[in-house]
Amino acid sequence: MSTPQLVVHRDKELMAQAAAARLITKIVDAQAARGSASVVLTGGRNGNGLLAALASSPARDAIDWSRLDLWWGDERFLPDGDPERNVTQAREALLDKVELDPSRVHAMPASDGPYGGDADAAAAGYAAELAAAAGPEDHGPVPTFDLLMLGVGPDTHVASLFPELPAVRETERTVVGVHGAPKPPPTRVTLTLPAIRAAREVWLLAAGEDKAEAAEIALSGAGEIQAPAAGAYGRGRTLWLLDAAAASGLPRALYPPASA
Ligand SMILES: O=C(O)[C@H](O)[C@@H](O)[C@H](O)[C@H](O)COP(=O)(O)O
Repeated sequence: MSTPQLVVHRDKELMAQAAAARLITKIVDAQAARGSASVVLTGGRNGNGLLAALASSPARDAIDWSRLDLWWGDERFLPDGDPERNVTQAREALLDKVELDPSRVHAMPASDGPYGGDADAAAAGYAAELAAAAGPEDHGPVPTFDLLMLGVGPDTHVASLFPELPAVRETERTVVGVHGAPKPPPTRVTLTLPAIRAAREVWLLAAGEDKAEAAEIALSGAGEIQAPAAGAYGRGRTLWLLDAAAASGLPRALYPPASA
C-alpha cells in the first residue's frame, strides 16, 4: 500500500493541464521502458477535463498512440454510443483525435452488446478480458496497469464503488455489476478495489468545491467501505491531484503549497 501523495493546483483548469502533462510523461516513460503503456481511464468531469487538456497539448504526440492499451475503471451500463457512456465522452474529448490501435482500446460492454441487458454478465465478460491480458509477471488476473485514474465523487466514490454498497465490499472478483447506484444511471459496471490496487500507480482527481468534504474524509483515515476513495491505492504510488478548492478542508500540513 503506497501512502497518498498530494499535489494541489491553483484551480480546476490548471489542474487539468498539469495532470495532462503528467500523463503524457507517464505514458512516454512507460513506452520507453517497456515498449508500450497500459492506462485505465475514468469518467466524470475531472477525468474528461484531463483528456480534453491532453488533446490540446503541444506535447500530445510525444505519445505513440499505437502502443497504448486503454481500459476503463467503470462504465455506465447504457447502449453503445449513448452520450452518457464514459467511452463516448472519452472519444469526444481525446480518443477520436489520435491514432490508437482499436484492438488495444478495451471499452466495457454496452447494454446492447454481447451480454444484452445483463450487467453482471457484462462484468464477468470484462473480467475475462482482463484475465486474458494478464501475464505471469502480473499481480492476479489483471494486467499490471502503468496508471489507473479515478475521479473522486462528492460522496467519496471512485469508479462505480459507492459507499456501503456491495461493489466496494468485493474482495475476490475484479469486475462487478452495480445496481441502484446513487449517481445516475443506476446500473453500471466497475472495477473493484482488488483490481484497482493491481495498478503500479493510482491517481485520484478531485477538483472543485464540491470535492472538499470527500477529500477531507478520504484522507483522514476513513475506512474504504464508508469512503471508497480511501481504499484506492497503487502498488508503487498513490497520487491525489487536487485544486485549491477541493483541498480547502485539508490540514495545511498535509500538502505542499498550491502551484502558482
Ligand atoms: O461513471 C462515472 O460517473 C465516473 O467514473 C465517476 O466515478 C466519476 O469519476 C466521479 O463521479 C467524479 O465525477 P466528476 O469528476 O464529474 O465529479
